[in-house]
Parts: sequence; C-alpha cells; structure tokens
Amino acid sequence: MKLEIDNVELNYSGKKILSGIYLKAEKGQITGLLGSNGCGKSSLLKIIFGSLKPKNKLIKINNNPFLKRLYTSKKIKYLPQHPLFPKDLKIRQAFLLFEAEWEMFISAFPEFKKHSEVRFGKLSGGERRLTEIFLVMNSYSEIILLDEPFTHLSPLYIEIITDLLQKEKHQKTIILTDHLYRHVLDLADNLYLIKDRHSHLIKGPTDLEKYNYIAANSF
Ligand SMILES: Nc1ncnc2c1ncn2[C@@H]1O[C@H](COP(=O)(O)OP(=O)(O)OP(=O)(O)O)[C@@H](O)[C@H]1O
Repeated sequence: MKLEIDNVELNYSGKKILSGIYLKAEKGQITGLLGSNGCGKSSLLKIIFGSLKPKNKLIKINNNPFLKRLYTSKKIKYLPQHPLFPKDLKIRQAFLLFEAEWEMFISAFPEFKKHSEVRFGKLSGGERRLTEIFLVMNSYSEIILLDEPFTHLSPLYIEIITDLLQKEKHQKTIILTDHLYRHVLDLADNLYLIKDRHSHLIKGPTDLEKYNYIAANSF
C-alpha cells in the first residue's frame, strides 16, 4: 500500500497554514513528520484521515485518486493528540470495538490485567496512551496515523512501543509525528519537515539544522 497526499492548501480564517504540501508513505516504512509548534502537523493528519476539509488536496492510494474520506473506509486508524476514547469506556470494550487481542496485550503488559474492567478515565495519562497505541497498532487497518504517541510515556514504554512499530511496519503504512524528534529520527525510514507552510523531505539531521528546526551542532 502506498499513500500519497499532494497539493494540500489549508487556511484557517483566511490565514494560510499549509501550502503545496506533498507526503508519501509506504507499507514497510515508517514516515516521520516533524515541525515546530503550530506548523500544521496535526491538521495534516486530520486532512489525511478525512476529519478536516482543506481548501484543496489530492489523496492517492497505490497511484489511484481516493476521493472519499479515508475514515469512512476500514483502511485507516488515527491516534489523535488528545484522548482517543471517552472517559467512561471500559478498556475491554475498546478491545472489542477495535477487534484487537486482549490476551496479546496482557502478555506484553501483564500489569494491565487488573485494568480489564477499568474505564479509560481512571487510567494515568501514560497508561491510557499506551493502551491507545496498542489498540491502534493491533487493529486490522493498514494505514496508521500517530499524533504524538510518545507523550506521557516513560522511557521503557517508549522502547517497547518503538519495537512494536518496527515490527508492525511490515504490515502497515505508518505516519508518525512527535516532538521527541530523536525517537522519530531513529524510527523513521522517511522524514518530512513542515516549515513555512511547506513540506520538505529530510535526508538527515543536518537538514533539520539547515531549516532551524534544531539548533546548529545538535548532532
Ligand atoms: N480549528 C482551528 N481554528 C483556527 N485555527 C486553528 C484551528 N486548529 C488549528 N489552528 C491553527 O492552525 C495552526 C496549525 O495547528 P496544528 O494543531 O495543526 O499544529 P501542530 O503542528 O500540530 O502543532 P503542535 O505541535 O503544537 O501540536 C496553528 O497555528 C493553530 O493555532
């Protein structure tokens, strides 16, 4: 599966946020998306998902235009920056909804066994995020959008999720954005930076310095 989004034009109240954006993501690769606060990363993921309608965009799947909203198909799952599930949903119910394997989850994270009947609102921020990432990654959907998945996660959980993403990328097309850019750099096979409304393909850390995303001599 190859997903491309091209010619994205997004304005909010007449202010240009994204212009001429192009991004390509393919199965077997993790596509990273970086950019400073407010540059439009979340907006771009919402546009791909279909929950935000820009002035212009073209989505292509395997070179063919896809004109419906992607979320209306079973192809895609999106982890938003903010909580994915309502506070009163029980964790086990979310596993049923996403057709994800509870047994696999608790064998990876035995400490969650006691949470099966607990509601999302009762979990800590990190416990909630970990559960959400696992659910999204273990769903049958082929396209996965992850908006700041590492927020709230402790180093050990970040390591486990990194391994999970590396394993799952062989079955899925994954686009990921996070401010923990070193993790994104380590994980990403392809990397884009949004800067001054445009997307830039990044070849390595020095490009990030060139575009002033990070300070000079950070590497
Ligand atoms: N519903 C909205 N109405 C008006 N402006 C908005 C709306 N949503 C986002 N914006 C503005 O659009 C710009 C891009 O926002 P977006 O959330 O996509 O950025 P981001 O790169 O994900 O930021 P961050 O890294 O801080 O989460 C910001 O300037 C934001 O204030």
